[in-house]
Amino acid sequence: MGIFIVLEGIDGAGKSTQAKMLAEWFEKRGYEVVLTKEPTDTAFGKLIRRLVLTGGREGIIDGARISHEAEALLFAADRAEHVDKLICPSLEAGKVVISDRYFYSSLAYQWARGLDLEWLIDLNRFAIRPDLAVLLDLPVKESMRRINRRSLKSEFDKIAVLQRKVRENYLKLVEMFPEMRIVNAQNSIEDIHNDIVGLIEEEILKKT
Ligand SMILES: Nc1ncnc2c1ncn2[C@@H]1O[C@H](COP(=O)(O)OP(=O)(O)O)[C@@H](O)[C@H]1O
Ligand SMILES: Cc1cn([C@H]2C[C@H](O)[C@@H](COP(=O)(O)OP(=O)(O)O)O2)c(=O)[nH]c1=O
Repeated sequence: MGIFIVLEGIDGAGKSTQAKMLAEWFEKRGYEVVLTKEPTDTAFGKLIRRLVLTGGREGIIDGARISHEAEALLFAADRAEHVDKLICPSLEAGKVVISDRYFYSSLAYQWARGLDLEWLIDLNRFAIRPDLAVLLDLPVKESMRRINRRSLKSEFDKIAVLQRKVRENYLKLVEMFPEMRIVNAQNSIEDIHNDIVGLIEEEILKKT
């Protein structure tokens, strides 16, 4: 079996930056790496982008055009295909899979939308647990500064409220899922990378 690592955090926390660096770190050490993300680039991911994320990241804030339940089901369907077609086969082939977002995103975001957490956990029961899920934790103010959204002040405030709720939810999830670990995402890109590598060495490589 391979190694399955997930990166989580609010928008702009540095997930994609760190996912790329981590993939290179493993590749340099001779591992075969699959770098992936959710929502995926498959037909389901495209549907999500069309129905849920219309208008970019802001689109999801201002009331999706579909119900929050339908939104949760679409993310779960995209994930089911992701697990079945890419994640499991890659792990079975002994590869390292690094995913930028996974079911913890559904718990943090769709819970923030008012859906029931237990229902969301049940809905995502098929999603195999990763060896490690790193939460890149960052104050919302800093993440918004990094993304530098060019939105109206009223929209900006609405986004910040949701992001704050999502951040709080992620921190609650860390108490519930033992595979989750927090990394302070306020540090430099290099320091964060070293923290993640430290966790991987401690939690995964030493045990295999
Ligand atoms: N540790 C960091 N310090 C300062 N800026 C960062 C850091 N990590 C990433 N960034 C920048 O912040 C922005 C968002 O990073 P990104 O990796 O795309 O976040 P995410 O994938 O979580 O949305 C990018 O412009 C990136 O270059
Ligand atoms: C995977 C996932 C993402 N999301 C949200 C988080 C982000 O705000 C948004 C899009 O993800 P994001 O990582 O921003 O993708 P991209 O940069 O390719 O558009 O979807 C959920 O609400 N639930 C989920 O299950």
